[in-house]
Amino acid sequence: MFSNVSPPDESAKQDALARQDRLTKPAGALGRLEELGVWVASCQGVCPPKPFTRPRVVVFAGDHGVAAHGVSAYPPEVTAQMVGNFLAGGAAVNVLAATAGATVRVVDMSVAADTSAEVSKSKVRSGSGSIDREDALTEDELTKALEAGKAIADEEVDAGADLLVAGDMGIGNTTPAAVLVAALTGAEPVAVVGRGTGIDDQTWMRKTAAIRDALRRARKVSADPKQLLRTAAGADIAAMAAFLAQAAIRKTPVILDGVVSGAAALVAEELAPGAKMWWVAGHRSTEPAHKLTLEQLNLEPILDMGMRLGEGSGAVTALPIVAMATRILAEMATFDDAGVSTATDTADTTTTDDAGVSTAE
Ligand SMILES: Cc1cc2ncn([C@H]3O[C@H](COP(=O)(O)O)[C@@H](O)[C@H]3O)c2cc1C
Ligand SMILES: O=C(O)c1cccnc1
Repeated sequence: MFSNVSPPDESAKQDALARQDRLTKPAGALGRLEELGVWVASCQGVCPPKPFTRPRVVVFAGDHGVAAHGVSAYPPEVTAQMVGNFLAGGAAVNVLAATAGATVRVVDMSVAADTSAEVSKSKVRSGSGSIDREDALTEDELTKALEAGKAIADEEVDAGADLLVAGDMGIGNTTPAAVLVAALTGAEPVAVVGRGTGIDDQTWMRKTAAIRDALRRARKVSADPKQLLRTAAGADIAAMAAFLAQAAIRKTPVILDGVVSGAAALVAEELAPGAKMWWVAGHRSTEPAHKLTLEQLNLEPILDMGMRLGEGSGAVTALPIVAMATRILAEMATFDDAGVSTATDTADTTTTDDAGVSTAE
């Protein structure tokens, strides 16, 4: 289903590294901005890199049966209500995206209510199974969800998207995210359970038990990424994993978001090994499972702002930094262009005294 992932372009990377050293700044002085610019150039296969023209967020919405068993601070109907809010432009990710120059699309993969025809074209079912006691999806539903995620990535890239973000919306979805992370990192339920939407201690205990029960089922299939999604994810997270894998196959850079996007990314890296070369981590969410995810993927988050929302919000908040890194590498003057002396020129303007210590003139 997924073809091989090619790595980002090595010669563009080498050109970018060399260009960073010719820009009018002390070598390395822009720190991680330099590294991000090099990454963008290598993803684009060209140096100088081009500023992003169509950064695109796709929010994958879906309900989770486990939400009926007291694992969230909010009721499941919020999922469908928030789909309306995304369409109206009132959600956090809409505002952040508008500020950062990105656009937002929402897709209903498995919301437990009817949504408009515009967003429900790829809908697989009404709410995924309650993973603590049953499979999230049937084989057929899994295939449909994976095909949809892949097709959505293709559609977006074909429509000109030059940077992608996968956002999540689904009450209860930090429970399957935690289960996926535990299944793929070997962590215990208490190490992955988080406060999600802000749950109290009673809810935390129920959530931890639900994660434990789901993990008992998930561990049996953890070596098979598709079966893991079918057993313990849901149509939304399965589609997100396929989207992230296909973005890499289509050589399109991705900014990852928080724990749900991260859990999907962990599975996507199994579906399409090497996909992570096309991703950067936008932020580190406060969810404990997200820290484990970033360690496993060996990704250093750009931001660490105490965010815990999902929707793609953390990724979009990091987008201006990635855009700045790109334009720095593309638009800064070189020492040659600006007639600024380079570090090696200082040898001409220093003298050495008897003790051999350099002094400035
Ligand atoms: C109004 C509202 C907007 C949201 N936007 C994202 N989430 C986030 O919180 C939920 C996951 O947390 P848990 O597993 O604790 O339910 C998901 O819907 C996720 O997208 C929201 C949650 C709420 C309540
Ligand atoms: O890290 C996330 O993406 C997250 C955290 C809490 C609730 N929803 C999403």
